[in-house]
Amino acid sequence: MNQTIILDKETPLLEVNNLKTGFKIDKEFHNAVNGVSFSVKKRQIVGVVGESGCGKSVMSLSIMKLLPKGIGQITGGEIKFEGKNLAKLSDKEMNKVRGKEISMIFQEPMTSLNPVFTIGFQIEEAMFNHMKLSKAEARKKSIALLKSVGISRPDKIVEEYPHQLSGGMRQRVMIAIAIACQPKLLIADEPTTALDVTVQAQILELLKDIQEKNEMSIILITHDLGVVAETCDEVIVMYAGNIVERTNVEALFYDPKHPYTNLLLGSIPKLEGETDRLASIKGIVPSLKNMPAFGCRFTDRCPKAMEDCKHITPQLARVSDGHEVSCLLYEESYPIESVR
Ligand SMILES: Nc1ncnc2c1ncn2[C@@H]1O[C@H](COP(=O)(O)OP(=O)(O)OP(=O)(O)O)[C@@H](O)[C@H]1O
Repeated sequence: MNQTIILDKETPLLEVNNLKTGFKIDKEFHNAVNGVSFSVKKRQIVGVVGESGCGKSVMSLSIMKLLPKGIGQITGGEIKFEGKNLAKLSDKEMNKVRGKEISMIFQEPMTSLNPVFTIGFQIEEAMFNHMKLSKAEARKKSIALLKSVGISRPDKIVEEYPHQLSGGMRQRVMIAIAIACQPKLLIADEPTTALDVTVQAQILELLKDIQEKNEMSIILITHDLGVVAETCDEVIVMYAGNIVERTNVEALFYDPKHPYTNLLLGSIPKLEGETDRLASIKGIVPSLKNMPAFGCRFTDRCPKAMEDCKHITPQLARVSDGHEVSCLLYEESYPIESVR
């Protein structure tokens, strides 16, 4: 039965509940996303930060249901988009959502664009998947789209191939493809990392413009806390497959709680002219096979770790309105004040 779900203002566009995604390694499943819950409201930009290997990309590939077949699998939880649980959709049903309702852009557009097809062909292909248009209408629309993402001489560029464009222009093309069908949610996985600083700023500005114009929501995955400060409304901090802190941007920078968040913020280079890209924190994110089965996964690297952290698994809990932390130091039932 076809059900129409009407969203009221408060209903999140996306609601992820206890999502678990695992990879089969030596015949066993290991969770790269380990019970993650968060929501994205309409028109909201939610940043996802954390070091390499924390599960940011696996989480977004799970939402898109683009996990490598036979290797990666959603093993639990819900991904409710406009009330519909994407985790339960068939490939065929998901094809109607992908590109139309939810789109994704990746770090390196050269690997996402097909080198043997023209830019116009690739934008129009995205449109033909979801819209009924004549070739002439699609061409007109792709020229307009290229113009809207700030590409000059769009009528010439539609005839060109990806290798003829600069990195910044290719990323603009990727954005044009992603927004061709006016999706409600865009997932941008490190969209500016491969670009130089000036172009990065232009692309972020463009994303913000489009987000406002199209009333779109964005999940922005980034290593760059400067990008978060400039762009996001809310932030999720991930560590080893878990959300360790979730808050608004102001609180992330002015009132961070989790020791991991504090270290990430402390690792922003202070020299003028440097970017805010994360520098290293002592130690490494455990690999999937070496994930501790109990306790906080950050214990080994945490400057505030206590004996109990090895044994008691912390839960994401509210510390103030809209601010949640997963750390024993902030669990009300845990009898400690002085080390916070
Ligand atoms: N295809 C795969 N097979 C097995 N393990 C994988 C696969 N893809 C990712 N992983 C593992 O899942 C974990 C999370 O990886 P993920 O790529 O989501 O991290 P990330 O936070 O996005 O890092 P980065 O910023 O480097 O992209 C890592 O331990 C990674 O090795």
